[in-house]
Amino acid sequence: MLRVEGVIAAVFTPVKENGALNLDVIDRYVDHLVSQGVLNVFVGGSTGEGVNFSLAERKQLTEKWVTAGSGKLQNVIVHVGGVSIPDSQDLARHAESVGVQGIATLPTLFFKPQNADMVAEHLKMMCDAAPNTPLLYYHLPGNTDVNIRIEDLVNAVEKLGVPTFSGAKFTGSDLRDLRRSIKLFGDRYVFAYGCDEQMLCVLPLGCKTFIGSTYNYAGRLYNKLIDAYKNGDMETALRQLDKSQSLVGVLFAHSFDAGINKQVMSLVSGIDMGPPRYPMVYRSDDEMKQVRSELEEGGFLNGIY
Ligand SMILES: CC(=O)N[C@@H]([C@@H](O)[C@H](O)[C@H](O)CO)[C@@H](O)CC(=O)C(=O)O
Repeated sequence: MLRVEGVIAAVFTPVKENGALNLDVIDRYVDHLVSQGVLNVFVGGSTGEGVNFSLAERKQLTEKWVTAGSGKLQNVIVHVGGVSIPDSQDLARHAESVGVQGIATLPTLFFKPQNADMVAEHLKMMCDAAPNTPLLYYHLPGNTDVNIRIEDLVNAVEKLGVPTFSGAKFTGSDLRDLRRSIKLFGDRYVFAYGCDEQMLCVLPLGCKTFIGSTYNYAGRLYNKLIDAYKNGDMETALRQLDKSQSLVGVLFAHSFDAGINKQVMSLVSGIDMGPPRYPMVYRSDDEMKQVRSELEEGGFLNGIY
């Protein structure tokens, strides 16, 4: 059973200028997260460009996050999804063998499941490969075009029997589905919301767990938002949400993708994440100068969170 609340950083994958993994910076990366009160990571998801890396690289990455996070992080959750189930099972087995706290999978990305029963079947195969590791389904319909209602998925999973199933990372817009899932199954499973700039909209729905990219460099902003909400201080919570929306507004103004996000992480954290991989574009120095001045203007380089 995965018991995790608060923010989980969907971490970037640092590479060198030549594109090879840059595992050495991950120790500093962990300290950077911990200094913001971010104690959980989601490795190799969309922000981490997981599917852009080879199986060997994904395994090295998992091993590094587990060792670097030991004694510092609470949960290392690794995304193992992709196109082929045997490859994902291989990653899942490996992740379990090195002691991750959880794994997650997108639906199969080329031949896509048509209904909740098919997704449940996929999850069962992942459970067979890693029978002792909590498993999350990664719901990202905007990218995958697989739009299965999570309520239906949980029912299908319970009918089939997938003992490691632990919930879903919910990056969808159907908030009725999110609320119903929390209401019906929230005592047994985790439903982690994935739109950082909408965090305050789902706190009243009972959502307690959040996986996202901007927690990498603005963890304090969101931790303050959650605390304010818990203390009934809606004015502060809303102010924090406005800051989050201004922050992502800078990214949106520069054709948001995992590529520019990675470059913003390098700017804000001072840890070089290197370029994104094909097909994302490495933004020019001129564009990044502009991004830097917009972030400065918002106070996002000065820690005004
Ligand atoms: C589509 C996308 O990138 N979504 C992000 C958000 O954190 C997103 O970057 C943020 O809300 C800004 O829109 C996360 O849900 C992605 C994520 O958790 C992951 O990398 O797996």
